[in-house]
Amino acid sequence: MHPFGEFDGVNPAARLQAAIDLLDKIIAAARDQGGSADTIIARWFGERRYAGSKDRRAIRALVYDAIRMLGERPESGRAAMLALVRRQPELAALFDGSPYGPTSIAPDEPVAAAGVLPAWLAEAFALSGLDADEQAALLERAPLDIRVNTLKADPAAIQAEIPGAVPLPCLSAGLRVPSDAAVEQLPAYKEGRLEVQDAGSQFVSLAAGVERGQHVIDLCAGGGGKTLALAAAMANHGSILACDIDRPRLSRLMPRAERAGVSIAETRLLNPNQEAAMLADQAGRADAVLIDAPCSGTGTWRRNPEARWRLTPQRLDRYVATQAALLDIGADLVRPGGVLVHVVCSLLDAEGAGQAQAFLDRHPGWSAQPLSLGAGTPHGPGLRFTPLADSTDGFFVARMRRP
Ligand SMILES: C[S@@+](CC[C@H](N)C(=O)[O-])C[C@H]1O[C@@H](n2cnc3c(N)ncnc32)[C@H](O)[C@@H]1O
Repeated sequence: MHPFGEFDGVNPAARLQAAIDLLDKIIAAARDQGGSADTIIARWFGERRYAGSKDRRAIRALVYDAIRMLGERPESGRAAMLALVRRQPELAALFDGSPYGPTSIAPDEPVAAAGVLPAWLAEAFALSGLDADEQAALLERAPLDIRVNTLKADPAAIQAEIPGAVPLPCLSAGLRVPSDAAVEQLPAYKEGRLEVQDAGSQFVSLAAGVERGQHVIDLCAGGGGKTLALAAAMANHGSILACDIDRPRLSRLMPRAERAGVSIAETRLLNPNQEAAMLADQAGRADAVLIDAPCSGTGTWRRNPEARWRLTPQRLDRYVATQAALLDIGADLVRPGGVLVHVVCSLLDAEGAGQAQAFLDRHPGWSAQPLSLGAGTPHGPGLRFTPLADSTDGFFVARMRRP
């Protein structure tokens, strides 16, 4: 007998215990720099094919409700779930010791403390000008946004294909679609007429201000989400050199480019600490260099709320140092009069406005260009997007011009 199959929709105590077990795994992974909550949940269900769709949805909701309400990494899945019980008291009755269910609650059991942020980040958030409302908005559920690939499709036509899709303000190719739209199953997705891309990512790609015919370097291209947006902005004319140090990620780029009808991108896998040498042929050549830098991801907690349990002061310091090094490497690739675009999906000034300002201080003659995208708030030498103010993931972008 297994705990879920015949209980689909019926055994809430077994679901609760399953959520506790999953939380234990997610907590351990956050501590040991293991996989994301999404990956752990997907793998767990992959091994339990008997779990029905209602079970999956209910267990997932319990896990994420608990993660969202806990700023600090909890001691255990059970302590996390007991915190959720305080907010959803009806769950208490399910701690009944039934087969597959959690044992009953002892009076002195540890209960994780509710909160938004880990305590060590509170000051950095305050110094970055993020009040309690901004912080709370970082943990709301993210909407589902798409970018219509204007190389292949007309936004109005795609809107007509997806019931409930609405245009995103100030993004001519952006649509917000119902969160259950299953866009990846649509022919339009399979045929490369749309990409799943948060509005914030779309805005920062536009902030690069690239034009047809230019030579662009996307230094941290990953799987190419922004490379494809840049190619669309360039109407597939010019050239984009997409680089990364992560082979599996970068290897996803060319198949995506092909699907999207992008023919101007080529990839270059870099070795860590040899980036400048491996890009020596590009020195002073690029009209624009985009650095979508590795960062703490504080702006994407809506999607990975457990990421705040993973971050440590040491990791944050490492991100800041890597970003500074990448900016300096990128600067050497920009032609005189060209631009260097610094992007992070973080709201911490150490990674965003402070990092861009430090670059400007190190590179006399370079200047921040004003950005006017109809969204975002000017912040230091760039623009900041937040879930609260802009209904996007949190981003910082600065566009800096070489003299
Ligand atoms: C924020 S992600 C990029 C996301 C991507 N631009 C997109 O839109 O899908 C940051 C990327 O930087 C890469 N990275 C980290 N260190 C790097 C380095 N030294 N040189 C180049 N890329 C690096 C990571 O592998 C990761 O793919």
